Amino acid sequence: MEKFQESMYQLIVETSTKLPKDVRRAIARAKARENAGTRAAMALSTIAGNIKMADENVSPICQDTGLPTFKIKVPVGVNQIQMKEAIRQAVVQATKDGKLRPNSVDSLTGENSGDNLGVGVPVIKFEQWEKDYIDVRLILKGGGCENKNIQYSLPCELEGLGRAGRDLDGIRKCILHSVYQAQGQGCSAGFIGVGIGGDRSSGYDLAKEQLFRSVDDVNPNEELRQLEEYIMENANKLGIGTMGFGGETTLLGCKIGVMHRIPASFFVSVAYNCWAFRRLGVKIHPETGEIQEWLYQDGEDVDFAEELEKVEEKASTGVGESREIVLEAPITEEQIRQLKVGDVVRINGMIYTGRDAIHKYLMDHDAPVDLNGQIIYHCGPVMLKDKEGKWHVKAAGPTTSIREEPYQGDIMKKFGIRAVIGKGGMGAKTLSALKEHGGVYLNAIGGAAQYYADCIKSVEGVNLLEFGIPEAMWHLKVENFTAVVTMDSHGNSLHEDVEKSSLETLAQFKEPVFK
Ligand SMILES: O=C(O)C[C@H](O)C(=O)O
Ligand code: SF4
Repeated sequence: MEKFQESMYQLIVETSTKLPKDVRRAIARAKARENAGTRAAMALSTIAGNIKMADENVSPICQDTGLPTFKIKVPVGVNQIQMKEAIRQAVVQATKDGKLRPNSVDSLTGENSGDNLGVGVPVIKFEQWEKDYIDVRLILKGGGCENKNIQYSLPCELEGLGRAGRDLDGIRKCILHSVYQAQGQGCSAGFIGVGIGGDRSSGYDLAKEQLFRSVDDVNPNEELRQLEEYIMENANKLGIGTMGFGGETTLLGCKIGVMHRIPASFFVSVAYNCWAFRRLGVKIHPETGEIQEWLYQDGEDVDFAEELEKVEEKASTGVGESREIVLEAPITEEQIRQLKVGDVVRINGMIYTGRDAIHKYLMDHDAPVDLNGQIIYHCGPVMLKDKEGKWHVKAAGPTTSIREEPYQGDIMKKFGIRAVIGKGGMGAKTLSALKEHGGVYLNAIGGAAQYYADCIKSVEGVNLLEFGIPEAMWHLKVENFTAVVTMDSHGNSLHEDVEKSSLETLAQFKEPVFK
């Protein structure tokens, strides 16, 4: 097994930087369905270009490389203790090389271990089997989509859909609701794995297991095949679209599994995965540890080279008739008041990252820099320091903004911040603060971490690095950083509108379908 560690390193790098073929095809199909010039088409172009950039740079598709989870099947007699140690070493190396973001945080102290190791992390699960080779699968599922997982306990009442009973039709309602409740926040369009039955933990395990199925496979259980087909067709009518911008594709894949339950419990568990669906697998030789075969390699590949060209031209990423406005901080209130939902902004100059730890900190501390008129970017990047001590950005897409909802409005007012960039939108409290204070919310394309890293021309400084790399305040100088105004200073929110209209559509699926 002397090659096993190297094989695991390759598996990690490939999973983080190269989307599997079945996922690429699903994204290409979604792109083909959108009308040119819409916000959804623009977002999908950026996503496609980003996928190609990650291939070329051998860098993370998305900066959030998740909680690395390995599922391994071994012939009897293979030493699992040695394999575990080799995987841990491969994870440490991939982190050092900027292929994984240091993502392992002490839940009590908040301290980032810096190397992706921690109590129970990475997750490694073994199973024995009768075959003569080792099968290793890896999924890198980020936090934004993980937060959108949901578990239903039947019977229940669902917003828009009414009562969901303990039958196939109740299950149907739960799954439709799970897509609705995610809105754009898990970087839609997404893939869902559904587990029917079990208890709370085995139900979620079953749901996550479904994410290892190929996007194109057909469920051998006829009832579940019909349900998967129904969900794919109808969830895509919800109009949530890519990034929650509205549009034709909300769901890229739906895989459903079933297990027995106990009489009193009836769970439907849904694991939501973003478009940056990073899961791969390899067959490993049980003696040498060498890779014998890569999995998920069937069918046609989609290269997205043309998309990269378009994205690099930048000019063509505009949205139909929408206005394009160049912003450079410091920004005045008057400039902000001119911006309207739908405008495309291109940012030049300085932006400052700030996410969960920074927002909490700023509530009762002074800011480390003058934030008056400045732009805050909800982002936890992947950064590497060179030998001269200079920092380089390896991946830097937006993080889910709604987590900052309790703080955002107060912080903007306290420091005079004029714009925040993030993804997935924010709520009523922030919307009213934007109106009162004169601020905007700019939606960047979630997961497009290579695309945005390319817009960052230099790292000018960093504060509060003790919070860990993803949570520090990075001072970034950007050029042509593109985002869409989705909440303005006049009380308009695209997110509110899409949520409302998708709820109305959801209610149209109230009547029983599977009797
Ligand atoms: O932690 C991050 O960088 C992003 C996260 O995956 C998110 O979707 O919010
Ligand atoms: S930022 Fe979006 S694409 Fe990246 S892990 Fe989070 S949900 Fe997925």
